[in-house]
Amino acid sequence: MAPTRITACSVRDVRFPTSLEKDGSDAMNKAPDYSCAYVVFSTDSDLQGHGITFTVGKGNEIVCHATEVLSKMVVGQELKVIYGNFGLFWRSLTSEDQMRWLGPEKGVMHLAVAALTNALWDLWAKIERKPLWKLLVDMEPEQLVSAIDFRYMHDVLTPQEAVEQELLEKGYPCYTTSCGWLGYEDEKIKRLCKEALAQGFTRFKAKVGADLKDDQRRCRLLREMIGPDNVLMVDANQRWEVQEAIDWMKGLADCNITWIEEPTSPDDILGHQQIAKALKPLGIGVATGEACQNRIMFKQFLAAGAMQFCQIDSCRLGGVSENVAVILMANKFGVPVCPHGGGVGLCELVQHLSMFDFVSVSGSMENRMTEYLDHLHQHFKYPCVVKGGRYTPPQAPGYSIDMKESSLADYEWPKGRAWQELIANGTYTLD
Ligand SMILES: C[C@H](O)[C@@H](O)CC(=O)C(=O)O
Ligand SMILES: [Mg+2]
Repeated sequence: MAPTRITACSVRDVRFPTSLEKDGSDAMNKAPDYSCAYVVFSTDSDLQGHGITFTVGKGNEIVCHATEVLSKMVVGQELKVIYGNFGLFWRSLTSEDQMRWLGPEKGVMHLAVAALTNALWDLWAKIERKPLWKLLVDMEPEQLVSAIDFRYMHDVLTPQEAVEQELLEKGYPCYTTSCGWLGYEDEKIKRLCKEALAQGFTRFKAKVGADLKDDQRRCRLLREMIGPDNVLMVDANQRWEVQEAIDWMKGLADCNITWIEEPTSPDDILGHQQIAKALKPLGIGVATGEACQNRIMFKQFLAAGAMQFCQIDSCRLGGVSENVAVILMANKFGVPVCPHGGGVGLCELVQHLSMFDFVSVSGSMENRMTEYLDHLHQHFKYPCVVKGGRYTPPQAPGYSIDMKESSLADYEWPKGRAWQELIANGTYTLD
């Protein structure tokens, strides 16, 4: 029987102790524990919708609570109401009278919107028995457009323009961040570079921003390992002031850097614009977006020439609908979309968005690549598959987000088996 209604929602606090190996470490997040609010919507059939939003460590508790509160607006709803005009339904979640004040459309509430609407998109794709990217690609243009809230975007993009897109199908290029976490020793960087090259990666990203001399040594090491022709990007995770970013990057320019990611505050549009202008003669672009709050902020970054690479995030924005909106807008501005994948489950999700972008929107892979990290994929039922430095189009119905029951049992905070062991041996405390 096809589902007709959402009957219940569960939200679980799932965390992984990634800080123990310094996986995910950068100049601002020195010891992150990759975590997510894990949502399961039950229906009046066997089908369920699974969704996540990504956070780091203790804050996950707050995100889970926000998600639970907001989920009450979804439970009991008929699917024909939700999917009949998904854009409108999305707007009802972001604009709820008593909670809108907490955002609007940013921060914890928006992370909660992402978890819930990612689960609804996953359910939709499962109902249609398609992987999410194929669901999006196969949609009638009018239906796709009705799934997006165009509010505050009409000055740069109207629904009519969004339908003029090209259709193609192919695997998608990616880059790896896994060789260049800030907390890794040189020997580990060398070993990981060799392994990544052997696997066919040609694009690499390193973390920078803590110490210039150290960055110069590490970037030169990376450049030496990957050779002169492969692509190297760096990521400062919001560490610098504007002028500091410009000066620092001049000090790394000999390493032939394609982009500097998040050089300064993710809210500083004019600062990014200034950095982009100063670094253009060095051939270095500015990439940002993983902490960009919503489509309205993206609009301004794009219009101001403040981002040369647009890094959408499947969980920071309000789920698939808002990501599709930003993909369409970036296309209008001729800025390549290179999604952020640094976090648990984000690679599984963003691959779908990149494939939709290629098939239905940009029709181009030039200057485009999706982030790939070699962490935590073993916890997913349908992990992303990367071969020869490219994502292979997923085939399982849904948004690739279902986690294995065993992983949920092990890593749900704090009762999961893995956490109980770490708490018992004193590695972690409950506070
Ligand atoms: C804390 C995360 O690992 C962050 O460093 C990820 C990131 O910035 C990226 O992948 O890009
Ligand atoms: Mg980053």
